[in-house]
Amino acid sequence: MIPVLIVLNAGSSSLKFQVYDTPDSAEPRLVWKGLYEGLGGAAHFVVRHAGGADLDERLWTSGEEFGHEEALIHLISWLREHQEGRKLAAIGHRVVHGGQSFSGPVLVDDSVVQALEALVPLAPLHQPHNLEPIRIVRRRLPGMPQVACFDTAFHQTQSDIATLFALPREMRDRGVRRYGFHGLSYDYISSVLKDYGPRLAKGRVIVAHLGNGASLCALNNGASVATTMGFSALDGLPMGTRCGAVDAGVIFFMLREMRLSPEEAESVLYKKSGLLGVSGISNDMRVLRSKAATDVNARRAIDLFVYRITREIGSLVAALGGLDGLVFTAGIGENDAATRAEVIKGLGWAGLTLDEAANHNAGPRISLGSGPTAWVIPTNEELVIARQTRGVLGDMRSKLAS
Ligand SMILES: Nc1ncnc2c1ncn2[C@@H]1O[C@H](COP(=O)(O)OP(=O)(O)O)[C@@H](O)[C@H]1O
Ligand SMILES: CC(=O)OP(=O)(O)O
Ligand SMILES: [Mg+2]
Repeated sequence: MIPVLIVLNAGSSSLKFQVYDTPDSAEPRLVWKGLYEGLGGAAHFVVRHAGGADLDERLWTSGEEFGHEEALIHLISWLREHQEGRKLAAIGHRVVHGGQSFSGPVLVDDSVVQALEALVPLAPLHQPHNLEPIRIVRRRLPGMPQVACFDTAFHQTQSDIATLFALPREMRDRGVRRYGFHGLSYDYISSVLKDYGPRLAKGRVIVAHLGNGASLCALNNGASVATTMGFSALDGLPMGTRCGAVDAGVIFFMLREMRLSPEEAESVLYKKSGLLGVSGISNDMRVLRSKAATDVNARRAIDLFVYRITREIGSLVAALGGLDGLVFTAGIGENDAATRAEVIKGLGWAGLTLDEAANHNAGPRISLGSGPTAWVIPTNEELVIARQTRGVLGDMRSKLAS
């Protein structure tokens, strides 16, 4: 029997999964990947082979009760039907916030679940959904080893100063500090830089993770030295629906003058801002690009996004003391050539020159000349979760329950 592990990345209405063979100490090997979307409504399940070919699909009607729990039960039984010669040995989870306690991946037990629940207020858009499948598996498959892998952990290498807010000391003691996120993605990019050039792996590199959530990370010799997200996943760049950095005074104005409740203010900042809030149209870059030529608000949302990315890159170049490479990744970074071009055009002062043709073809190298290089590198957060899960558990064969 080949031991397999499932990697889960749970969102509010979706559950993304990947299934990996982990026969020995070699790199985990992707077998299937898929997702459930529309959970709680009309759910949809799709699964593909590692190479991308469709394998199976199913739709549920909105009348059927089909949420995260039903999705997980369905996935386990789907696996049993298709897993010939394989057996489920463990589950690895993406958990956005690891707080002060977790500096690396951890085997889940009662006390870990409790500690992770205490972090829900710091990542209200993500953490409750990340924890739900962990609880379901504990209830439905007791004894199944589960490993929590954190978006915050990769940033542990940052200096004390880089993580400090200029707030009273007792607040730091309560855990009010910059943590940083998207660490699973940055870990992956850091691990593959050597395949793109030795100067990158050892050098000063800024990674732009531009998806629905967006942040930048400054890497020196592959380790995180600074990042744009802070205490929560709200800080830094504008995102699909999140505001990014705003003056804290705005929040008092919302509470006092606009008389919003804390929950209403939170909902504005997390769910109604960013590309969606500025454009009034959509959080999706594809939609905004299709309207940008004719709709002034779509154009402004994109312009602000690009302007903030370019400015924050300048800040991270200062934190690094120079720049050897810039990497674009995640949904927008990997697919939107126009955003990459606009950002690079704003960075001529840093010595970057766009290679238009290469950018059109998604690189991987999209810069010309002998200055810093720019790249498109697809991220793979799930592979990092698979690596970390196996790293925590050791020999996977011993995890196969009889
Ligand atoms: N072909 C594309 N062109 C431009 N933007 C795209 C394209 N595909 C995806 N995107 C953008 O990427 C976003 C999703 O990014 P992704 O990294 O998958 O986010 P998440 O993992 O947070 O759901 C979409 O909301 C959209 O803005
Ligand atoms: C931390 C974070 O913002 O994650 P996502 O991009 O998946 O929303
Ligand atoms: Mg993402």
